[in-house]
Amino acid sequence: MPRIAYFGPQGTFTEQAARAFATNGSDELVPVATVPEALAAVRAEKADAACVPLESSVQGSVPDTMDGLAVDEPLVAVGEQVIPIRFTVLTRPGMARHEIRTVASHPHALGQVSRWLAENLPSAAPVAATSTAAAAVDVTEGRYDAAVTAPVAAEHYPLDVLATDLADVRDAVTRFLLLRRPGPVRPPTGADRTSLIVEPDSFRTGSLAELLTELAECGINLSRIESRPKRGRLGEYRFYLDFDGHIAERRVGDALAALYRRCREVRFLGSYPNADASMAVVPPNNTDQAYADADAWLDGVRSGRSA
Ligand SMILES: O=C(O)C(=O)Cc1ccccc1
Repeated sequence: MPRIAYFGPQGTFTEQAARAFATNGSDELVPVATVPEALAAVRAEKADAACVPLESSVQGSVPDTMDGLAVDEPLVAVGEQVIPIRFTVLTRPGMARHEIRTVASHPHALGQVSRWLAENLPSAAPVAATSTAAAAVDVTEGRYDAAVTAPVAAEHYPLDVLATDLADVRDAVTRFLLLRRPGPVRPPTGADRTSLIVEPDSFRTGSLAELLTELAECGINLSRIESRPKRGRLGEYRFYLDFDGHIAERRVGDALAALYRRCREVRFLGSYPNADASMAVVPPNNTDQAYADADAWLDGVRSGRSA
């Protein structure tokens, strides 16, 4: 039975994403306490896959996921889910609004309802918890008075519902990845995304521009670029790239090979169907056919059949 470790405990938004990934009725969803534990479970072959949050449209990247993907044994994404995010506030049973002194949640959740908290629970101190559902556990066990959670947490924990459907930013979404140990890459769907981490071989003038130019010349549309410090020294960064396309395509293969020649390290994070099923737009001179025609012409010139 395939096991999917997810950033839990029960009732997180990540569980919702893991359920969306678990199309196979026999998948077993296993909650773990932190993102690093979810990744470690897959690396240690205690789980077949890990479901973790990657980025929020409001709060940006999830640092634990970004850093956990860059080090240790490589993992590759085989799918993504983009989930709309609305929050519920749960309190200890019977607690009146004016008695609430502490409100716990994942920092991304607290950041996404800060206006609501300031207006509705002005005397409650926000407290960071490992996840939204970990905050619900904290409230259930009496450590804090209220928790900002996913709607589904109300079904798992014996708490009162103070408010539902909250979001300072309407239409907020979070993107989740399903990660596995590397294996043969699944064939392209035409609506694929490829993710990479690259470390330029030097940080001289123009080195990032050169990498981006390689992508542009291969007709590749970048959908995200982000840098994270390497932690050891200021001034040294890894770049996280997402772009439209699949490693099986010639233009993508050529771009990856060009980055490999220019970088200290290229870590392939997967080619997988994008969540909105939007088909890649491939410039006419970067189709597989265009490359095949050029190869045939070059062979002809080299062999003296044509000039
Ligand atoms: O804590 C959770 O429920 C998570 O899955 C992480 C998260 C937190 C806030 C918004 C989206 C995801």
